[in-house]
Amino acid sequence: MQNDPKVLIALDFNDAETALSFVSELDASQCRLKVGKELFTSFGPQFVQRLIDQGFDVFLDLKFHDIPNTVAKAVAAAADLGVWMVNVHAGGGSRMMKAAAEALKPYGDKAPLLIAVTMLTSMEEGELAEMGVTRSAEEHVLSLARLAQASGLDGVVCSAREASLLKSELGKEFKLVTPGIRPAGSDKGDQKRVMTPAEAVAAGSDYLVIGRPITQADSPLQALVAINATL
Ligand SMILES: O=c1ccn([C@@H]2O[C@H](COP(=O)(O)O)[C@@H](O)[C@H]2O)c(=O)[nH]1
Repeated sequence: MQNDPKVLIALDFNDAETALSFVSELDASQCRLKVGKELFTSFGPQFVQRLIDQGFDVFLDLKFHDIPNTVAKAVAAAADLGVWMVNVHAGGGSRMMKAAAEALKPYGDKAPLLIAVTMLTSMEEGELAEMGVTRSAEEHVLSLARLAQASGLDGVVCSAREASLLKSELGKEFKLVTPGIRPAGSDKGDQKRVMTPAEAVAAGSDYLVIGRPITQADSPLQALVAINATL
């Protein structure tokens, strides 16, 4: 039993029945759940509500990136839904992020954690140049994370490879949520900046987003239990 489970399972399923049957094997003391674009686009807020009603903390991973007014309304809608965490893209800039943070103030201690995506874990440093970014991945992530912190956000999504730098520069209260987690020997798929669960926690990750290594395992529950045992 954990008070603050670190593993956030990415429920990247294309049908609700499979997702719900997967969730029925889990216990909210072992993990939290992440709902992303695939599941949300097909099954929407009602699906998220079902997970919350079953006692799970839900990270709504829709990576809002739009004009400040639209993003502010979207994060408020996520707060109304009762999610535990919601995110925006740091690339939307400080006015957008500040508007999102401001929109959550009326919710007080019921507000979801608000975090910003820095650089997707599926990207490697060499890909930054095609977007006109000439600094290193670490410098890019740190700069966006600083902007998110200065805009009043609670943390960022980054790769665990940047976690120790971000913890030392931004302090231990600023939450680091790290996808791109791969237990030793597992398939990287499209992820590039990866670490094992234990390495990620040692580097300073607060929460580990893990999808396929658990959802595609022969025994997802065993995979989760094995990962939790290494943390
Ligand atoms: O930088 C990012 C931001 C979000 N994600 C999401 O996390 C999961 C990872 O799933 P795996 O199957 O463990 O690769 C997925 O839902 C992504 O949309 C990310 O990977 N990287």
